[in-house]
Amino acid sequence: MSLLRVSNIKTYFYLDGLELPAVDDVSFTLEENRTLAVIGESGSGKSVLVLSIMKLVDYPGKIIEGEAIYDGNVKGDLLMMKEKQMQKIRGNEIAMIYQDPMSTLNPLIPVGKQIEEALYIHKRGKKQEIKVRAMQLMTEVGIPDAEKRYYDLPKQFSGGMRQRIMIAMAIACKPRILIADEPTTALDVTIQAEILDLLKKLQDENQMSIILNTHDLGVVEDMAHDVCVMYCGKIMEKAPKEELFSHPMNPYTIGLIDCMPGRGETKERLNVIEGYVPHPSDFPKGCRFSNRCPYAVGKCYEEVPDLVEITPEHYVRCFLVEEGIPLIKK
Ligand SMILES: Nc1ncnc2c1ncn2[C@@H]1O[C@H](COP(=O)(O)OP(=O)(O)OP(=O)(O)O)[C@@H](O)[C@H]1O
Repeated sequence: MSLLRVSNIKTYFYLDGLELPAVDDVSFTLEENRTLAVIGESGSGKSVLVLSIMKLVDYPGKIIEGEAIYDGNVKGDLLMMKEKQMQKIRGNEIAMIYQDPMSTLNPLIPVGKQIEEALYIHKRGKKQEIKVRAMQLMTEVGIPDAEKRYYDLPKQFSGGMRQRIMIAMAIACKPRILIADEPTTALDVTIQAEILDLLKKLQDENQMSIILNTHDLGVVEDMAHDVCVMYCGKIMEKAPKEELFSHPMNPYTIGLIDCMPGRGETKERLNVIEGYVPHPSDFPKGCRFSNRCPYAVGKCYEEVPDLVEITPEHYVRCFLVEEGIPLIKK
């Protein structure tokens, strides 16, 4: 059953008299105990999308349309909830971890106390019990010597260990959904792998669903069950992971996969997608990828293609794919 069904979310920013569509008509479903990866270059709208689901978009941003139905009709539409209701959901049922643990951890408070705090906010309990649980959580996320390290400050931990502490805080109340926004981007590769393994272990143990934002297809390959490829606020392609990697169809996805080490045509050096993600004030008129797309034809520059189901469960936004026209580089 779908745990979260997001339909047609639009989150726009209003700046200098401009309307900037950071997330533009995004829909997806998150299934129970599965990981949905949202992949795209920096600026494609991944963070604004998950902040929208958590109702944490601040002025000058505004969610102008959409639904995020959590737990079928049991809990209802997150986007319609009052702030008080959302406070009960955040942390308790849907928790979030970020790229930079230091943005969440208080540098002046021992980490054990901060985990206790996460437990106190949502679950009442005896002081000693909460302390024991906080230590258990430290051990669960792989912090050795929890009893001793409990009193250490965040600065006494490495980046990877700080991320483990953040994860301990996030899973403290056994959330049903964990949103991980670029959780390993700031870490070096070996530590990255350890954190991803930890997330997989916790998913198995706690039956969590995960939304994982990343710009790294290697991380997607390792972690995801389902994938949404995002570009300029829109989903360009959506499919189960194996299908996406074996039959990528949208030129943007093909470009991203070509850039992965060990893939693509050029073996001597890594491929790149020419150009950069445009700012929302400067999106091209037709398909948002048209000005970087090596296959674009006339219509691509004029009209925005729809996201169309090409094969079962495999959705693609591209006129050429939709019309069965072979992709031939210009
Ligand atoms: N507070 C804000 N005010 C104005 N524009 C914003 C704000 N936050 C985000 N945006 C814009 O929304 C768009 C999407 O940004 P977002 O941070 O979601 O991208 P992203 O894919 O998560 O990239 P990154 O990984 O770099 O965070 C960008 O064009 C960004 O400039």
